[in-house]
Amino acid sequence: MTFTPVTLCFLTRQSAGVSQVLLGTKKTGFGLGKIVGLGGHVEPGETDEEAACREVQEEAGVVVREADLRDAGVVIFDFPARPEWNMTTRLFVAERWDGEPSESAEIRPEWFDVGALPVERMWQDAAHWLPLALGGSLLRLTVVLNDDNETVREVLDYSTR
Ligand SMILES: Nc1[nH]c(=O)nc2c1ncn2[C@H]1C[C@H](O)[C@@H](COP(=O)(O)OP(=O)(O)OP(=O)(O)O)O1
Repeated sequence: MTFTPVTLCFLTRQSAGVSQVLLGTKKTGFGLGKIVGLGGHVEPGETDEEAACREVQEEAGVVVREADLRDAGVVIFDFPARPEWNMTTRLFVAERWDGEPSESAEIRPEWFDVGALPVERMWQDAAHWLPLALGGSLLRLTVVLNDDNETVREVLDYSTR
C-alpha cells in the first residue's frame, strides 16, 4: 500500500513565558477548514527537510533553515476506508526563522498556546500526537482512522509492532 510522503513543520516561540505554536486554518485542498500544521507533500527528489522549509515559506512566508529543524519523528496516517489518503508524515519543530508569518492562499496562520491547542478544530488525532511532538519526543506512531475518516480507531507505536 502507498503512503504519500508529507511533512509538517511546527514553529514554536515563547510569548510572555508561555510556549506557543504556529498553526493555521486550511483554506484549500485536504483538510479544508481545519486548523493544521504548516506542511505538505514531499516532491520527487526533495528531502523531507527541503520540503518542510519550502512549505513553510509557501504557506506562511517565513524562511526556516534546515539546520534549525528539530526532527520530531514520523506519524503515519492510515485511512483504511480511503487508502488514497494514506500518508507518512515527517514532523519537524523549529524555534528560529526569518520573517513574520503571513496569510497565503492555502493557510491563515495563527499562534496558539501549546497548553490550549484548538483540538476541536483540528484533525481529531492531533490531540494524540501533537503535544508529544511539541514536548520533545521523537515519534514513531501510526494513527488508524475509523471509516468516517475523522475519528481515531487506534494509535500504535510502529517501532514496537
Ligand atoms: N489525520 C491527519 N491529521 C493531521 O493532523 N494532519 C494530517 C492528517 N492527514 C493528513 N494530514 C496533513 C499532512 C499534510 O501536511 C497535509 C496534506 O498535505 P497538503 O496540505 O499539501 O494537501 P493539499 O491537498 O492541500 O496538497 P497540495 O495540493 O499539494 O498543496 O495534511
